[in-house]
Amino acid sequence: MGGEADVPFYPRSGRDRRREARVSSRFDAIIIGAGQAGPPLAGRLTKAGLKVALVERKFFGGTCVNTGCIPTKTLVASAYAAHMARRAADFGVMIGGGVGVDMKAVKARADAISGKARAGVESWLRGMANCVVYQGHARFESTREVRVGDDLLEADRIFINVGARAIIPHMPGIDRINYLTNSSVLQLDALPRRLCIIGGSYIGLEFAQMYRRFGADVTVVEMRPRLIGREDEDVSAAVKDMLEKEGVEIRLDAECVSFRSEGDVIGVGVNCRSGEPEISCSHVLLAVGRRPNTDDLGLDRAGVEIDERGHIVVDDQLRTTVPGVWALGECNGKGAFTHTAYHDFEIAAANILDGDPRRISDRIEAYALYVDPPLARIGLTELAARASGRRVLVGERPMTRVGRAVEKAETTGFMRILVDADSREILGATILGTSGDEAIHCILDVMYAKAPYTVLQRAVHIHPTVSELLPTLLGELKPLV
Ligand SMILES: Cc1cc2nc3c(=O)[nH]c(=O)nc-3n(C[C@H](O)[C@H](O)[C@H](O)COP(=O)(O)OP(=O)(O)OC[C@H]3O[C@@H](n4cnc5c(N)ncnc54)[C@H](O)[C@@H]3O)c2cc1C
Ligand SMILES: NC(=O)c1ccc[n+]([C@@H]2O[C@H](COP(=O)([O-])OP(=O)(O)OC[C@H]3O[C@@H](n4cnc5c(N)ncnc54)[C@H](O)[C@@H]3O)[C@@H](O)[C@H]2O)c1
Repeated sequence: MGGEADVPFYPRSGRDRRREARVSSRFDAIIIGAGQAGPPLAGRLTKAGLKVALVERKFFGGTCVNTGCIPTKTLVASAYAAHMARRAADFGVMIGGGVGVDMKAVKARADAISGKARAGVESWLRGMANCVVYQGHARFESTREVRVGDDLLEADRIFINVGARAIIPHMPGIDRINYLTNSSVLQLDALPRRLCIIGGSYIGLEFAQMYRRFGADVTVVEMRPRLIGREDEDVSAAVKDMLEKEGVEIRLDAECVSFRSEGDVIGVGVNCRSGEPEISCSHVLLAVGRRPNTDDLGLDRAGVEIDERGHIVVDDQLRTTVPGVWALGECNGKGAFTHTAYHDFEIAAANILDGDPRRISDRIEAYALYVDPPLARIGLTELAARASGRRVLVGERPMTRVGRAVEKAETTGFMRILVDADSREILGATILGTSGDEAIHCILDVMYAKAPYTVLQRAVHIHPTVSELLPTLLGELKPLV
């Protein structure tokens, strides 16, 4: 068990190494990392006639494909199926006997979907004309040189897309237990008796609900006074309530977590203000944040500056402090999502190949937390809107008053839209509710268009959808007090 760094690199044969030792190659561009930005950038650069070296040390497709979005959302789908099967009688559907979950089959499904995506990225890159794929760990030797094993690659343009990995915090006793991370938890093919998750944010909450639905006892331990601390307080409270109703135990204010191992039982000391001081569990999942993979890249040899959290310092167009070197995706600290990494690819390609000065600051913050129902968020929170000093209008509606949600018997959550009273532009929105991750894009696109909210208010949406209530919501705006 342990972090992503523990996964072995692909082995290379001795003959490969001897052959590679003789070759030191010059390219037009080097891309380090085959995550969400590197491969499509290789596609654009090679199509433009550039000779590209792409270096990947582990799995093609990076975090999203192998240990992030794709396997987790596949598991979330299995957990949803189990949940709906248990609720079948609510819909008049009778299932004989109890609902069982075959964890081996659940894992096999996630492995197959993730494996297909990984193989797709790898075969695309290997078949790409003008692209040479190197498998191994890349390290800068100078501003223009990157070493991969015995190979020394040179180029005037170097793109860093190395992503991030799970933080393993210094907690008392952590070195004496077998903990899981987002990578190793995916290897489980049996249900943990009791899973204790440290960290109550994206990774922690998705796994918490999923494993609860698979049938495990689950406790989430969060050091802050509330879950998902970046969100508005009522959003945190609604998500907590929804998880607790499904039987997830939540322990907040856990300022000093410690571990103790006794046979196959792990005691997690939680030092919370209320509740038992120790939780006894079979498995511990660490979900306390991610750190960029920049500590073993030789960035000092290239003179590329990093910040205090290890993120590579970039300007609005992804240029690092060294001319000819760019940093894309999670390693630059400007976004920790697949869509932001892909957007970085688009920015780099537009600037370098199209003469189009696209920028990170064009991006509107947008993401979803895949608990069920999902939490979709764009732009400002209510707290941030208040703090902005603008005159703000707000429209809100519980999902109990959304026809589609009622018909589906999925009425948890609410929708909220914030509007600037003077410019009439939409400032932000939250949809915690069924299909919220899709419906929120109506609002996001109006924000990108910089159109007044009345454009959306007057649009005629399809009935019966969650989106059809967005114009209604905008017709009921009130001052934010
Ligand atoms: C459990 C989990 C669930 C997630 N779910 C979502 C979601 O639903 N939606 C969403 O938008 N985001 C989600 N994310 C976040 C998303 O996966 C990442 O933000 C995204 O994959 C980052 O892409 P990237 O291209 O920056 O880096 P990565 O995808 O991490 O790719 C970096 C690549 O670089 C390679 N590499 C690193 N160092 C070197 C080196 N020195 N030499 C050679 N190769 C190197 C790595 O092996 C890796 O393949 C999730 C993350 C996790 C952990
Ligand atoms: N749906 C998605 O888009 C999705 C899903 C999963 C992950 N991700 C990405 O992965 C990143 C990392 O997610 P994450 O949930 O690991 O990190 P996070 O930074 O979002 O949250 C970490 C949580 O752990 C808590 N924590 C930190 N140290 C702790 C300690 N010692 N004891 C108890 N609690 C502690 C923090 O207060 C915080 O709530 C996210 O920023 C996100 O971008 C995205």
